[in-house]
Amino acid sequence: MASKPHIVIFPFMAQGHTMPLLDLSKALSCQGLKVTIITTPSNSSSISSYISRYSNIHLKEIPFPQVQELPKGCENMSELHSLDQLFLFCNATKQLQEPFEETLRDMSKLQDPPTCVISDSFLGWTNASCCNFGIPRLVFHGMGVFAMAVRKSLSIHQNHRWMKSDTESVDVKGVQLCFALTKSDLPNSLRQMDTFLSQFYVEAEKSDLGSWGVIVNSFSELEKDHVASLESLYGNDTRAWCVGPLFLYDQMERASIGPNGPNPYREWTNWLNQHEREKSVIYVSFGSQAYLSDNQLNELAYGLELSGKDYICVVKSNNWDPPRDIKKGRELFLKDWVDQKWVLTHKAIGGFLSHCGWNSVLESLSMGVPILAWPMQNEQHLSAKFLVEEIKAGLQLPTVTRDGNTVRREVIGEAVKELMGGENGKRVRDKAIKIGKMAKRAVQVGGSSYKCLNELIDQLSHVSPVGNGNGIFHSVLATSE
Ligand SMILES: O=c1ccn([C@@H]2O[C@H](COP(=O)(O)OP(=O)(O)O[C@H]3O[C@H](CO)[C@@H](O)[C@H](O)[C@H]3O)[C@@H](O)[C@H]2O)c(=O)[nH]1
Repeated sequence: MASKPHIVIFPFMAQGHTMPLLDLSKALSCQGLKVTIITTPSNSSSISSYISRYSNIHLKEIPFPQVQELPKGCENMSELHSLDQLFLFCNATKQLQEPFEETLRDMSKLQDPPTCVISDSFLGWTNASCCNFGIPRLVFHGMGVFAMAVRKSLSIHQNHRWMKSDTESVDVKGVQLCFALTKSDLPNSLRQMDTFLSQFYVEAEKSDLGSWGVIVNSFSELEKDHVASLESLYGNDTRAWCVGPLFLYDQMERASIGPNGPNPYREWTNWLNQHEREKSVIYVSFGSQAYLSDNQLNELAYGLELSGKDYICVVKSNNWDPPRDIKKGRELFLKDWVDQKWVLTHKAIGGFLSHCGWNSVLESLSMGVPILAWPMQNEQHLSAKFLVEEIKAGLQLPTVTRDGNTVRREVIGEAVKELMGGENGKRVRDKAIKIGKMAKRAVQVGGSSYKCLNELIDQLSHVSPVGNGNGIFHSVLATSE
């Protein structure tokens, strides 16, 4: 008889990777499933407060290895001194394999042993652990289907490898493109294959291919043409489960808690509340990892001023302050963590100047807010192209290059004006509003992502973990017919 699955979730320790998996945990728990999240001690308190209302979500801590070259006590990417330490950090996470397997062994003795593991693509070694234990692993990538399909195709076929020019079009086998992609649109990890970090990604990609399925934080209406491409690149009938936008499950919960829940209102809410005109403010933020030089921040501040629009700008640089001659009254600069999802729901917000991290793209579109794309690193150039050229829900900030040249204030000013008040801005806003409606429908009962999540649960309900006496168990995957 089918039983309720017990899902183990193992997020990578970085904001943009962890949050969607916590939202997925909540969504699974709302369907009556038991979820165990594995994390390290210093990440556990913020996770535990995020899931505190859910009695069937449990936390298991495993110790993070001490690595001398990393900042003392560092267990999260946000604690790195610079992205140059990223490889050391990623590499350190491989040492979590032993405690992870010990935890699986302990859990195998439970009455309800784990049915499957959902782990981040950066934790590629979890696939080998899952194979040893006979549990299916589902891999989670923080990015969208299109970016994932391009990455996957190029890492399999290597078509870009011998291209000399950055401006030449790349042939991306197995992925339908309605615009030209050049080598300069590709993530550095694909462009420079000989770094330690690229090698780390290559290893993770290999394990990725052996996964039983892929969890995708997107919804089929948004990326439908690319879902089949991604699945065929994985091969072996691997399914891409589009269950997003995952944050909307949490947003619905927050809305249902209402005024008696934790109060999200802060300084910025009061500031936004003073703006009675709808869609009159642009929100500016570059996620949790991007770094802008002081010179670029100055250009940004002057550019926003030149635009003549009101703006709320989140700056992750403790040493930078806005230039003194910026006129007061139209701006709000913030250095603290801002609850971005709430900012984007405010009726005064009419645009988002964003680095196009996938979470930001999804959050903005789901709220019907068009994006001015300023991609910086990772797969962000791919997502920006998809956003601007394919789904046409954003505009590209001109003169942005992969090497991070300084974008001048006049360029920023003009582009912000166009997004907020120009003809092109209106066109992409209308599209964003349409997509926002589709996104919300997707996660509601009967919507595409909701159905997909339930099909996944149904399939997992037919996994039968069987202990073999050594604390090791074998799962039998059967189809649900
Ligand atoms: O002040 C802030 C800043 C960020 N956020 C949230 O933090 C997340 C940021 O995620 P994202 O927009 O994806 O940016 P990054 O943090 O840069 O994300 C990394 O992870 C993403 C998912 O894998 C990739 O798409 C990006 O390229 C990679 O840089 C979002 O949920 C934001 O709402 C806040 O709430 N407040």
